[in-house]
This record gives sequence, C-alpha cells and structure tokens, in this order.
Amino acid sequence: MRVVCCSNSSLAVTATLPSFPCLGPRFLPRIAIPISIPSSAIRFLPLRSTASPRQITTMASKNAQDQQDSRLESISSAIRVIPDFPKPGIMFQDITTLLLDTKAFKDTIDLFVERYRDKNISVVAGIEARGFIFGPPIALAIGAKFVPMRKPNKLPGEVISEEYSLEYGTDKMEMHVGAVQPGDRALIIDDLIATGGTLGAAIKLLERVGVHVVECACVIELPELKVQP
Ligand SMILES: O=P(O)(O)OC[C@H]1O[C@H](OP(=O)(O)OP(=O)(O)O)[C@H](O)[C@@H]1O
Ligand SMILES: Nc1ncnc2[nH]cnc12
Repeated sequence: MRVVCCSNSSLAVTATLPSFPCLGPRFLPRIAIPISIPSSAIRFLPLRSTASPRQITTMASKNAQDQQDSRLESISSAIRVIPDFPKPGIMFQDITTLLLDTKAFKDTIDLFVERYRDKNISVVAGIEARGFIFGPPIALAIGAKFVPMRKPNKLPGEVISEEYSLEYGTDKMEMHVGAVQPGDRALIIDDLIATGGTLGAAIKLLERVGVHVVECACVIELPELKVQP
C-alpha cells in the first residue's frame, strides 16, 4: 500500500503504517510516501508536515527517484499552521488558505491529475470533509466518477460502513451501496494523513465490494503521527 504526499521540500518520504497488514510493491513517485496498509496502494501528493526539514530530508533520501517540483514550495507555503487548534498541543494544518491561493490550489490539483490521468482510474473516492474539496476536480479532470466516503448517518440511501480507530475512540465511514462496482479502479483522496486510520478504513470499505484501490493521495502528511509497527 502506498501513500504519496508532497513536501515543502518536495522530497519523497517513505513510511510504513504497520497497524495494517501488508501491501503491494512500492515504487516512488517524485514525492511519495509509501505506507503499509491492507492490500492496496495509497498515494498522496503535496506534503505539509510538522516534521522538521531534516526529518523529511532523511526520509526523502530513501527515494532514489525523487525530483524537485517547483510548485511544491508554494503549495506548502499556502497552507497555514494554527497552533493549539482544536486543542492544546495540536498543530492544525489549515488548507483553507491554500484554497484562497488560486495558483497554489490549481497546482495542487494539477499534480494529482498529472500523476493519475493515465492510470485507468474509474472512481475517485473522497473522504469527508476535506477530501470533498480536492477529490471532485481531480475526478473531473481524469474522467472518473466521484464517490463520497461520509461520516455516519449522512448518506440517505443504503450504506455499507467500516469502523476505525482514532487517537481517542472510534469512528465510522460510510459509502452508498451501488456507488462502486467490483472491478472499479479507485483513487482515494484526502487532505491529510496522520495515523492512517481514516485511509485504512476507506481502503477496507472499497476492497470489501471488490474495488481495486490503486493508490491513496493526500496533500499533507504528518509522519510523526503514523502508527509504528
Ligand atoms: O490519518 P488519520 O489519523 O486517520 O487522520 C486523518 C484524518 O483527520 C482529518 O479529518 P477529521 O477526522 O479531522 O475530519 P474533518 O475533515 O471532517 O474535520 C483529516 O482530514 C483526515 O481525514
Ligand atoms: N494536525 C492536523 N491538522 C489538520 N487536520 C488534522 N487531522 C488530524 N490531525 C490534523
């Protein structure tokens, strides 16, 4: 399972999410964060992280295919970090400022589109709430349908659901029955990966109905929060 993000240094990062069993091969895009999760690939794009540049550089150095993309720095700079929100000790990565910067926002979408336009993706699954911002323009650009992965009791039709662990407690993710078909090839989009629990639930949900998760992609990675083996 692979996860790809872009960093402010535009360096690729490699990480493992051990709480999930296994994964597939790991090839690295230019800014990539391979993460172990159950049987599919996850990829993320731009990365804004609370990790120090040194941490990122160290991880990035594992990726021989890493290349610089001049767009990454401006994307990263457009993301605001709010300390102590929503509670003390949290460095909140605020993507609303990225949305105000039309060039940086477009560059973000373009980076994903460039990566996925030729991957035969049939469905982009966006995770509530911020995956609903980045997912639809990517889906439109690559000619895929968009499927919302929602918090519980929000979808009006019949749903299938998957429970997952959070830092404190559990949550549930739901998807409409019939939104995807066995054999669909999915890209999962969210704004941020921290522990990977949310993306892991999305992958399980899609795989349960026979979808092949090609990759997951996020704008931001918080590598210091990833679950250790
Ligand atoms: O990797 P994880 O530890 O699972 O965390 C990542 C998730 O946390 C945030 O969503 P949040 O649950 O805050 O919901 P929101 O987007 O609706 O605010 C973020 O948008 C991801 O979906
Ligand atoms: N630090 C953070 N900033 C924004 N969203 C988050 N979701 C989990 N951790 C987060």
